[in-house]
Amino acid sequence: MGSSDCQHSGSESSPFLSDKSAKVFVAGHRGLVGSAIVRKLQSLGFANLVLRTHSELDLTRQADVESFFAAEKPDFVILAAAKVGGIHANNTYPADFIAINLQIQTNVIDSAYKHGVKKLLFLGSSCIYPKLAPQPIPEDALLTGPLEPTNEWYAVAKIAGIKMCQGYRIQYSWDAISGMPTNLYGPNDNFHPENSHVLPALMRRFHEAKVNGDKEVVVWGTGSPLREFLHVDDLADAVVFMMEEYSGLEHLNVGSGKEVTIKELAELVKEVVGFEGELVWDSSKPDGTPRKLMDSSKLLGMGWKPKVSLREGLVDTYKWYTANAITKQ
Ligand SMILES: NC(=O)C1=CN([C@@H]2O[C@H](COP(=O)(O)OP(=O)(O)OC[C@H]3O[C@@H](n4cnc5c(N)ncnc54)[C@H](OP(=O)(O)O)[C@@H]3O)[C@@H](O)[C@H]2O)C=CC1
Ligand SMILES: C[C@H]1O[C@H](OP(=O)(O)OP(=O)(O)OC[C@H]2O[C@@H](n3cnc4c(=O)[nH]c(N)nc43)[C@H](O)[C@@H]2O)[C@@H](O)[C@@H](O)C1=O
Repeated sequence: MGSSDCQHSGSESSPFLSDKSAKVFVAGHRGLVGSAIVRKLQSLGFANLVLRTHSELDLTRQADVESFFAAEKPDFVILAAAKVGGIHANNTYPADFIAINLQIQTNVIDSAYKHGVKKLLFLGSSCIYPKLAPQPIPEDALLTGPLEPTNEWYAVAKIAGIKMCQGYRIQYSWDAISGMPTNLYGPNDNFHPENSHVLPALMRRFHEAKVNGDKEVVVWGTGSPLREFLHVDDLADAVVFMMEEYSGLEHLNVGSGKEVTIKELAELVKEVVGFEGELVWDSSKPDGTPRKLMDSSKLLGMGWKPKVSLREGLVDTYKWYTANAITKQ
């Protein structure tokens, strides 16, 4: 189907919260972010969620994605499916991070437009910004300098996703928006020992050390990088807020506004888990970007605000981890 044959009204914006029977496709619904969005939508009374596991629908397969949209015709799409990982995974599998993410987002965004979806929200990441961006990082720092080398392939794919949403809005007046979350954590995170992000990696390592009676736990890098963490339930809240309130060309930052050093984070996770041994720093591992605190004042100015403190969020996540001791690859 050519873009001119699309089944789209061309209207600028459609209310989201007023029709709880609308069909909402949450792509990636079993992941950290997708599962939190599903919990949030269900709590609001959305009764017609369209969900597919990776094995039911591989979003890298263009023909399958087209057939899915043609058959299901969702009203709204929230794109939380992606190839995701921490600093080691990004650094080790650059081909996967650029190719899979470009394929998923290109297929989903283009098919959603062609099959009459009223509004789509694309999720990027704070790694889209230059390694040495001004802090806190405003949205207009995008494409003003070189990227952090450990995740530039992922970042380039995410920047392409923002630009694709902007291109479809400009050319077709289609309501595609982008949110850029900071580092996230919470239930259903990936706790893989090497491929995960720092917070779940440390939670698992401290937990296993406590259970095994180990005296030391290794933490990567120097401990000096600063990171901003947001509980995934706050992000899910922001996603629903943006679906309802925002229809603009520019992507929006979504952060907690609070940053900690990796050393402070490690001490806090250690305390929440109850590990009593020592930390050992492995400086052969990369630190990544020195600091990435986002300026989320645009979203805050519209009325959204985060609710979960890092300590509360860690306690909640550790409860979930111990009750659901699972590991994702
Ligand atoms: N986690 C974080 O700290 C941050 C995440 N984000 C963004 O949020 C979004 C979601 O991330 P997050 O929830 O953490 O990631 P997860 O890895 O937890 O979840 C990703 C989901 O996407 C699915 N998926 C991956 N590949 C495919 C595919 N080819 N076809 C169908 N489904 C697929 C996965 O299924 P399966 O596991 O079966 O492959 C999984 O359910 C991403 O866009 C990410 O960039 C942004 C900033 C920070
Ligand atoms: C969300 C974001 O996530 C990634 O960027 P990152 O913020 O650098 O992610 P990270 O959580 O993996 O590391 C944060 C810091 O923590 C240190 N660190 C210590 N000990 C462990 C550890 O055990 N595991 C990990 N992963 N890091 C550790 C680590 O050395 C680094 O200094 C991007 O690739 C990109 O995908 C992206 O967008």
